[in-house]
Amino acid sequence: MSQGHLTEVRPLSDATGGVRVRGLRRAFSGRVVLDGVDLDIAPGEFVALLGASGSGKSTLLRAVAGLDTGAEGVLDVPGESAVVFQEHRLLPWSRVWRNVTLGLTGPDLRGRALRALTEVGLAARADAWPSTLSGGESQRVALARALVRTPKLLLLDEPFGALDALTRLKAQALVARLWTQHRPAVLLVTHDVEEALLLADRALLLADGKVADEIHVDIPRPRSLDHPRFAPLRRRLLISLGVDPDLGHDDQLQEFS
Ligand SMILES: Nc1ncnc2c1ncn2[C@@H]1O[C@H](COP(=O)(O)OP(=O)(O)OP(=O)(O)O)[C@@H](O)[C@H]1O
Repeated sequence: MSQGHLTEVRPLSDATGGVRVRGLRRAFSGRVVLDGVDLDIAPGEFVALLGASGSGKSTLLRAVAGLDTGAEGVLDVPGESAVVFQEHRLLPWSRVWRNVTLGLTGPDLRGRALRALTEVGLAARADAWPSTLSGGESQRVALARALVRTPKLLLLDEPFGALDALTRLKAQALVARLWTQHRPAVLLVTHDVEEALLLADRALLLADGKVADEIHVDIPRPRSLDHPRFAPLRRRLLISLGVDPDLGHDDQLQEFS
């Protein structure tokens, strides 16, 4: 089976820092997953990507990250991007601070790691081994590892998917604060409608291999779940996802997955 390739990948100038995707296609063994995706993310914009399981969200994120050589299309992405995955991917044999600066060179790597760890509230754990961290702490280290690279584009693939509800809320608040301070462009893959509404400027729905719907999240920041715009936007997103908005939360999750 012959696989396609990215026909064009051009790093945008550093001044731009946005994303432009045109006609992105990806098939696995002849099965088309992405069928001509167009996507723009403005510099400093926070975009959430939702869609049913298997709709191609991670495939799209991996292509934007430059991790998938089998996709076809036009991709303009900033030179500096960083990815945080659902699983933290820390090296168990390296201390926390070394994990943060993994692959970096230059002076004062420990100082840079400590500054990034301070931003996620974990400077005190700089010399710990990853195995001694909780799930939420590990994800915060993964965030620090992204931050230390001062990315213009931050790609988040369900980074809080494995966390319990309370830890997840705290991690979302942390990302909201870090984004406000550093203002990278963000593409966040999530299953969580509330997470999208708490964090993103726009929520995109991926269906049938394309961006099928787009919702502008016009809730002022800092955001809270009790803002009056929240409920109607949540309803709108759930309907777009094909989930009955009047079902209970657990039923919605079942229907969604
Ligand atoms: N390397 C691969 N080889 C073969 N098929 C793949 C590969 N990667 C993804 N797929 C298929 O592409 C489809 C989309 O997968 P992808 O992980 O992008 O979906 P997703 O929307 O992120 O799903 P989920 O929400 O369940 O994580 C799935 O059917 C998956 O099996």
